[in-house]
Amino acid sequence: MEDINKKLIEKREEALLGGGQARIDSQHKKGKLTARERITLLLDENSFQEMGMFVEHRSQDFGLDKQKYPGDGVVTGYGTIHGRPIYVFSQDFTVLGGSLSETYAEKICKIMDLAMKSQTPIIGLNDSGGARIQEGVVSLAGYADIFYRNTKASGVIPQLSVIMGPCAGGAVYSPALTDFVFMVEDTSYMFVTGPNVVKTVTHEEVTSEDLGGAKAHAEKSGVNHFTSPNDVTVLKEVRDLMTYLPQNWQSLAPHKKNFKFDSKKLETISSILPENNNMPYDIREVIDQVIDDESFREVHKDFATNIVVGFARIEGRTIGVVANQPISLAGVLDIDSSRKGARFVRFCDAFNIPLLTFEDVPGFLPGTDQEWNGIIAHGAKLLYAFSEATVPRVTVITRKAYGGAFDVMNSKNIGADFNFAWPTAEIAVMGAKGAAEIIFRREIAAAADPVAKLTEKEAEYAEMFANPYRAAERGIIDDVIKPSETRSRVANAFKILENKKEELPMKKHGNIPM
Ligand SMILES: CCC(=O)SCCNC(=O)CCNC(=O)[C@H](O)C(C)(C)COP(=O)(O)OP(=O)(O)OC[C@H]1O[C@@H](n2cnc3c(N)ncnc32)[C@H](O)[C@@H]1OP(=O)(O)O
Repeated sequence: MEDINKKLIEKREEALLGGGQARIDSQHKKGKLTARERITLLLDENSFQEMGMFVEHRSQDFGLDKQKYPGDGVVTGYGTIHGRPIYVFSQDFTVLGGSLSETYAEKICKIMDLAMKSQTPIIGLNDSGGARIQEGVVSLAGYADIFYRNTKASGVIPQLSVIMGPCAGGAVYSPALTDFVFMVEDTSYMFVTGPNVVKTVTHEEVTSEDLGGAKAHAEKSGVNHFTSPNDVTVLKEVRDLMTYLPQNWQSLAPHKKNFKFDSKKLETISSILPENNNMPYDIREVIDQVIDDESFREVHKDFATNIVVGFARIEGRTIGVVANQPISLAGVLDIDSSRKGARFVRFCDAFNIPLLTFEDVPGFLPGTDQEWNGIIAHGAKLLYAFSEATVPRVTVITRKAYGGAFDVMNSKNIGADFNFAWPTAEIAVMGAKGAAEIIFRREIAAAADPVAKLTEKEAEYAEMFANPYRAAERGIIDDVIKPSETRSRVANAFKILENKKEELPMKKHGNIPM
């Protein structure tokens, strides 16, 4: 028995070394942790249960028969985060550059299948040179097996991807199919084709970092939802985000009973809006004054900054916040902000997270760039996402709610449950000046002093519509509330909506504008 146990211990020790000490040292030199070190930080202490530690690849080609490593470049298993079960895979760059073989894909698929059967979230830690080149098409088929499962799992269990090294070629599509992508500054990158191919095809010279680093994907493409400075921080942030999410589509996010709210905030909330309604303010200040203290976790912080989305808590319960941001492009809706908002709304609705919308929107961004790149279809995405959402939905209009953008931003007529407006709200087809220029065009042109006439007509229109009462008279909003009443009204609304049940019409699936 002793010998048998000794053999097991030796085999385990060999597996724990991955691609060997030299490659582990090289990984550390790059500022990166190993696959197993990452799992240790991600999960609760001693909770990891590994599966497939002795799996080896079956390939004989290009000398691979002489390069076998137990585990074959990916560590898979399950454990807990804050006591809640989670499946995890962690790609091991020390083994053949973390490249994906047939058996490696089988290991990932095995835990994806278990995660689905047990309705438990899955987190992938990515650090890989992509398809194992020596294995050819079986590796590509392995990727397809994973993508297929990612798609099937979408909306059933939360799927998170953490990019902690290279992620290139077709490999990018697994993270892209998951709900949230985290990236580490300087050490991670994602691209469909690398700088060399880019140079050959388009003659552009670009570094890996500029092409597909954390910053590029956080600011330009929107592929990256969260950026962290290093491996340790990113894993802490993943653990934190998990506290806002449910285990699956049929459960609720954990209730944090010991929440805090500093009631002094109720006194300062009214002073956030500037006196001049054309001046900007930071909507995040409003959000912070309504939600539980320090509970806001902004998603996509550096992408499409004219809309703010993120998770928060009200009285300890997770909510999703969607808010126009007046300090960026005056909070206008454009292609990227519509895409960003729509994707977030879809996530929240899929996972039973109530939605709170703060609205201050002057309309859609005009211009050929927007029209030719499809603002119509992209704006429709946000409209569709809100319209189809059956979770509790509350809107607070703080200031402007103009035109089609008013409809899109979780209006009552597209199914919001409670819509409140601050007394500063202006709910109208457009701003007073633009409106006066159109409807009083002839009168203004015929006036002795057209400028004075425009000012007069602008004031007339503003008096009639630059307030929330017209909408309140028609029931298009449910109440006009003081800013200091916002938290209690919103909290009460979510409480009364706790058992909300709304069924969508029977269908195979809708056809969301893509
Ligand atoms: C689904 C379709 C796809 O995935 S298509 C994409 C296929 N993959 C690629 O084209 C990337 C190929 N790899 C690379 O360009 C580099 O290895 C990258 C990822 C940039 C990392 O560079 P660097 O940090 O310098 O490491 P390295 O090149 O020394 O690699 C470490 C060891 O790993 C190996 N490796 C790497 N990638 C693969 C791969 N795809 N298939 C098989 N082996 C791979 C390298 O050969 C190297 O091995 P060794 O340490 O020299 O024995």
